[in-house]
Amino acid sequence: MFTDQPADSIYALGEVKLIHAIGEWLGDVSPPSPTGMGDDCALIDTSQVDRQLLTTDSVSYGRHFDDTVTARAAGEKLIKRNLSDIAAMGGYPGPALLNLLCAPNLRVDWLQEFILGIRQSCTRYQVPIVGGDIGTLPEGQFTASLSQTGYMRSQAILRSGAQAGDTLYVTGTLGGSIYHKHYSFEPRLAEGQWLAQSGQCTAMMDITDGIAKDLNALIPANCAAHIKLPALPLSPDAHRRASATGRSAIEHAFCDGEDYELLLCLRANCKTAEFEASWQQRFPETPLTRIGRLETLTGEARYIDADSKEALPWVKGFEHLTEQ
Ligand SMILES: Nc1ncnc2c1ncn2[C@@H]1O[C@H](COP(=O)(O)OP(=O)(O)OP(=O)(O)O)[C@@H](O)[C@H]1O
Ligand SMILES: Cc1ncc(C[n+]2csc(CCOP(=O)(O)O)c2C)c(N)n1
Ligand SMILES: [Mg+2]
Repeated sequence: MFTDQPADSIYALGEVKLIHAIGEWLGDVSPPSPTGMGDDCALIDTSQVDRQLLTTDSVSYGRHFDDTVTARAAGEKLIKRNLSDIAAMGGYPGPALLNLLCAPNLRVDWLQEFILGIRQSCTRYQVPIVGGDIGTLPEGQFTASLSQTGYMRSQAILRSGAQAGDTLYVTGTLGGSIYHKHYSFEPRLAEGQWLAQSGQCTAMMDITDGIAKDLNALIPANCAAHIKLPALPLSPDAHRRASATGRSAIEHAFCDGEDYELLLCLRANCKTAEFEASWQQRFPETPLTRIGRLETLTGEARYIDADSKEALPWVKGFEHLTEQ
């Protein structure tokens, strides 16, 4: 990824040529100026959009990917983790801005592959890259950050809409993302959009830090989440990880993070059997699993084992700026 040979590095290219090369590598996901790269700002026609979504997320070398992940997969991950946030509102993707912070000894061919990964995901999910910025970091470092727009065609689903009695659901399977899902996941865009227009979904978010941490954001102040542990959809990699660490697969499902699945609540009076059947018809490849229910808070614990009624021990997912 980094090189001692100046001729192979982005330093040899210089900023002007590098920006030109990025435009070439992006190909048809880079619209012409002034809608795209080339002017002081990108000029976007928003006349068809009445509720805009804005989000931003980054990938840093050593933090969000390492040498076991290809440059292409790291580029795809940058787009997909932003789209996972768009999905979590029930939205549709719009244009994005790409900020690159690169060490001067970054290899040009590595960066080209990274941008080709971005192009691949942008083509797939219809995201135009309309501009960005390039900055430098000390040798051996790389961070790319995306500012992503989106828009709603229905009411946006917030984190704050849940109430006592709502049922808790999760898409896909959880745990063990470090083996490959942290970059190979698919953002649940179609699923989020479908949930948003269903009229049954009261709150939603995507799982990046693990439900141990993220679920907190969906539980209203007067509620606790009663979780049916045997119902948790554990991924095969959660079991694999458990064999490697000696901890339980359930703990990995709670704490690993980077599942990029949707965590959501359905209103208390939702006919869940019918709802689950229409989900299965629409998304036969994506499991939707009922994992519990929100109940009025009685004690202090906010995460409760629905069978034993004991407080759950796993309350901390992946957190930045703390010791892991
Ligand atoms: N540096 C910051 N400045 C302003 N707002 C921030 C900053 N960092 C986070 N936020 C805001 O705080 C809220 C919660 O952020 P959080 O990072 O938990 O959400 P997320 O983007 O879904 O998670 P993740 O980054 O793990 O994907 C979001 O609304 C986010 O925009
Ligand atoms: C090399 C490497 N080390 C660790 C991890 C795991 N990891 C990194 S960030 C994160 C939480 C979400 O991040 P954010 O809060 O920035 O959205 C997790 C679970 C990884 N994928 N690669
Ligand atoms: Mg999110």
